[in-house]
Amino acid sequence: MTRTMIVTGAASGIGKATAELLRERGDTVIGVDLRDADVTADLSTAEGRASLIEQVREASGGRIDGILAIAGLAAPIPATVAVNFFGMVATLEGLRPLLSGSEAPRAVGIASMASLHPHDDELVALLTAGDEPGALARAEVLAGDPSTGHLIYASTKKAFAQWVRRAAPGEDWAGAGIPLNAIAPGVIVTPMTAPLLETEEGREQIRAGVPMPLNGFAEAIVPAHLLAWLVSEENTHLCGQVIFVDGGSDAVIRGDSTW
Ligand SMILES: NC(=O)c1ccc[n+]([C@@H]2O[C@H](COP(=O)([O-])OP(=O)(O)OC[C@H]3O[C@@H](n4cnc5c(N)ncnc54)[C@H](O)[C@@H]3O)[C@@H](O)[C@H]2O)c1
Repeated sequence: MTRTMIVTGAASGIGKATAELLRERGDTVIGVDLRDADVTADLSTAEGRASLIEQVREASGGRIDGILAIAGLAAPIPATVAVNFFGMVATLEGLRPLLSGSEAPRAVGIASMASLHPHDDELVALLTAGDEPGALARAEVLAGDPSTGHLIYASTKKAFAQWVRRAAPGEDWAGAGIPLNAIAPGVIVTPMTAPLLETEEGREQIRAGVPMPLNGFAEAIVPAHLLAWLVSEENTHLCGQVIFVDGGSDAVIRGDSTW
């Protein structure tokens, strides 16, 4: 039976590569994005998130097999905070009931290698507490100081990784037979990272932190293959993981520690 997959961020980068891969494999894909998608919705607002759920319910007939929450951005504030954490969680939680008719329901979201970078504990706590106004206010403060602005993206990704680890074993996910996971990519070649990869100096800087030889960054199809497997019927047992796709840099940063 054809599986129906919901892919947010489907108009560009990792989401686009994943939607194309799933379609090639025979799945029906409902792509979601701000534009150029089957469903257009703005995940930075409560109204946009509610509209996403309603539109997907209509387009799918109320039954889906997989959720791939990929939409995200690195700037500006407040959209980064609103989409990377609240938009992603709302997509997963809001669409979860539509998985109940599936024989092999699956869900995955995107964190980042940046979850290991310096972050702001207060912002992470506000995010994981679900306090959107508080998190947006904290992000404004961090953005107003040139020495702390870079902590915001890392904080949204750390908070999302924590949310996945906490939610996955619970009744709504593992308890309902739905493996929930996240992937944490290193630098992937997409419009988001284009400015970083523009110069040889930038590319060299990225390669310097990555153990895999000549592999400081990967094409979007690489995380797409992992995402596609995580929502496949083959994945009957991998649940609650945040999997780094980063050429080995996570192993360098974390060593043998766990978190
Ligand atoms: N590219 C990387 O190196 C990298 C590394 C780690 C994690 N990520 C994560 O991967 C995901 C995809 O990033 P990408 O590199 O493919 O970027 P991208 O910019 O190519 O694609 C992101 C997509 O998300 C959509 N989006 C942004 N705001 C939205 C909103 N308010 N509502 C609905 N859709 C919205 C954009 O329109 C775009 O199509 C993001 O969550 C990003 O944080 C990327």
